[in-house]
Amino acid sequence: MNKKSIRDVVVKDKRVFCRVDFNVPMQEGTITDDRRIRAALPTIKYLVEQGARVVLASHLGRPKGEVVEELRLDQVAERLAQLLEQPITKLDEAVGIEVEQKVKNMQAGDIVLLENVRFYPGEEQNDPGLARAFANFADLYVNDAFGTSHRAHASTAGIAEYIPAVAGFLMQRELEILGHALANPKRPFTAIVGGAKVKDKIGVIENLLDKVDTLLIGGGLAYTFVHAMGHEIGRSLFEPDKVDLAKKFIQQADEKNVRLVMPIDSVVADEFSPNPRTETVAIDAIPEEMRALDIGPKTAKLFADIVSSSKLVIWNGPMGVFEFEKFAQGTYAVARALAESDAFSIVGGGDSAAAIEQSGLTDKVDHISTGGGASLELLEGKELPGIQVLADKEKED
Ligand SMILES: Nc1ncnc2c1ncn2[C@@H]1O[C@H](COP(=O)(O)OP(=O)(O)O)[C@@H](O)[C@H]1O
Ligand SMILES: O=C(OP(=O)(O)O)[C@H](O)COP(=O)(O)O
Repeated sequence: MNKKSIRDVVVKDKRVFCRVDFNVPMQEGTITDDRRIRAALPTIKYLVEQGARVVLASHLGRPKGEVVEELRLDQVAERLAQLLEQPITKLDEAVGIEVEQKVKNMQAGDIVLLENVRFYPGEEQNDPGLARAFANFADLYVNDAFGTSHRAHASTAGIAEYIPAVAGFLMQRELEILGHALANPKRPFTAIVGGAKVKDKIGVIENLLDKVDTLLIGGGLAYTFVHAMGHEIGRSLFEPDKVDLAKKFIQQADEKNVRLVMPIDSVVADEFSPNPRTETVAIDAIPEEMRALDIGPKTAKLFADIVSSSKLVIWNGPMGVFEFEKFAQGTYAVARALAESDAFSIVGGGDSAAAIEQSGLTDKVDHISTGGGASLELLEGKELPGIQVLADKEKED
């Protein structure tokens, strides 16, 4: 990695603003997978051991610039303190006089966790005022939030305008592993894209078509494509604004000789709940009043066969609503295929990592990345804003 890390600078006695990605999956107020918190521990422990004063900042969910009570970071703070076996101070704000006072009074080795930075509209707008307010707390900016490094926000990019910026250990590790796998990809190279962030993920597909041999589309993302192919999709997840783009990608895949594979069947349900009435139907036979919540068994087999003949697989986004057992089978089938294949396998994303954990196959995957969208954008060949702002290592003569 050509970026400076926390090992390349003096952190002792420094006030460090450390951006982490504690955007963990939650269900009914409980953290269902704490991998992203555990992944940041080496950086936090190192900073504490070196005698820094550590101010942690993260987002949780998408509160869109407003305070959303369920998206406060109290649960996260509790879990972090347990994992660190050290008390931490959780604040109810991320900026302001009280925060400044608390940070000013910190001793070497203390840890403060700020409130969800996305409660402030300036965060996603990358507002210089907010970025400067964050920078005022600290002498050094450490970005360890790989999963959010594709966002140009005040706490991921803007802050680096004002104070020196370096990478944390998680960021460093992600860039090394992903960089190595993607520099000279083994072939056949397959990407699997699913999940629910349709608007975000559809945008990456154009560039993926220049990188991969095969692109499998599942999860909620698939139905905008299925609609673009002229089929009825009932009440399935759908982005009407993206239909033309989906049509364009289907055509481009053909021109570029990329195998673009869509579901051929789906498990549909009469409502979005753990135990609705379900049916398995062909992709061109989704009933009007039903919604597709998982890929069907024929698609699962098709995807599994493609995975087993690949040499490199990068997967982001579950194949169905895996949080409900009834719709987890497609995701499990693809996870099993990945576990059994010889391919170098990378699974990225908060929910995708949780799904792999739930399938019990975590140890069989070569790399579980903390970033879904971030790893896809890295794969596209983009320079990610949260990485671009970090100081470069001096070139050796
Ligand atoms: N067919 C579908 N319809 C609705 N939601 C879906 C569907 N398939 C998957 N999902 C949802 O996608 C979510 C994860 O999407 P996303 O955030 O894009 O993945 P990741 O966090 O791994 O990047 C899960 O909560 C899952 O329930
Ligand atoms: O969960 C995240 O991304 P991911 O779902 O692509 O893994 C990151 O925390 C970024 O969140 P965002 O997509 O709301 O900016």
